[in-house]
Amino acid sequence: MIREIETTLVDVPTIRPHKLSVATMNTQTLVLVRVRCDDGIEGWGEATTIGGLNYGEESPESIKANIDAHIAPLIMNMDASKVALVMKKLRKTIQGNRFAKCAIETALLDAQGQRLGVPLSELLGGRVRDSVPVAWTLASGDTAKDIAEAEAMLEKRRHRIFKLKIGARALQEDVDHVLAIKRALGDRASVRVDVNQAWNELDAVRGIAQLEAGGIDLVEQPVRAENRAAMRRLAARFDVALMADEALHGPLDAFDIARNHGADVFAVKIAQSGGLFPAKEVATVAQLAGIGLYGGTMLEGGIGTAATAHLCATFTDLSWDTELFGPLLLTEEVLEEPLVYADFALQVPSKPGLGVRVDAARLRRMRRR
Ligand SMILES: O=C(O)C[C@H]1C=CC(=O)O1
Ligand SMILES: [Mn+2]
Repeated sequence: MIREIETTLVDVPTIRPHKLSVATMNTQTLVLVRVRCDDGIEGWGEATTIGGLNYGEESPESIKANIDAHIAPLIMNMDASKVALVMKKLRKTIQGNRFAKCAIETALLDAQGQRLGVPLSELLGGRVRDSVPVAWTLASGDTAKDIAEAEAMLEKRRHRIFKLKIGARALQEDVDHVLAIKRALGDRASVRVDVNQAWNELDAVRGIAQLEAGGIDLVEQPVRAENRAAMRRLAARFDVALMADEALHGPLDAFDIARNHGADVFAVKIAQSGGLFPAKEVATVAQLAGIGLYGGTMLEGGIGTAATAHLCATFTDLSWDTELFGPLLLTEEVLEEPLVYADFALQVPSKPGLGVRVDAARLRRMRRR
């Protein structure tokens, strides 16, 4: 039985300012959920988002408030081993709140995996790989600094895929910045951009034409999420891969975008999808439609990152890799043993459940009071 659900906010400084078109992050607020069951097992989940309300419509504080006041009482004392039944009740009764639902589902599956002695990836269909390639986001805002950061990552064999956050500055300034980085790195790295919805369609046409000619491999969410018609026209117009991110809020969006040829690649995000199983459905729709898969992040810490890694480990085709670097952007670790990054990839934990252990003492010290 579910006996206790505890939600914790943890403010963690980032290793450097992280500049997106929608916000500059100097701290990340982790939203962590612990579910205690009466068989003594506890599971963890994460509902971390980006930039308060700058990125999405759920804030860390609203996620915590809604779990504490509405979600926890609804599912308290339900059979913790019947994860699908608990989630059915939650999804039927509570509208929206995809991040909160994801954290609860993750925690229940973490507990269930421990109960059954299997890693989470096995509960999600079974893993076909033990590690996932990981991109790094260059987002200092300074071209020379970004190049130096990329060189250091290549040298350390930590990343050879770089995503550049653009859209905050004038179009040509952004394009020149990206192309300078691509010229410096050449064929040693895959360079991609994320515009985070900042361009109108005409900007996008002008920007993408230059990025494509300059050897950029992928353009993520160049226009507003709602502007699906523009995404469709851009996908048809250009050869460079176009990825949907903010436009994807779960399986129904995935189905609609796939049906209308509105993207070449999907950024699969577990919280944005409303949980691990809905995210798996997003991926299934993509695969059925011939759309490529990419494991996305909301810059979560070790718990959410491990959860996504388990899911991505089940995709037969993960042709666009992942960006599961969240913990590496943070100055403090919440896990007892940090996740292992080596040879340009993240190792998917292999112990039961999420396969990670939270450092409870450190969390007590770090949590927001
Ligand atoms: O993809 C996003 O829009 C959000 C996020 C992922 C990596 C990063 O730097 O920001
Ligand atoms: Mn994105």
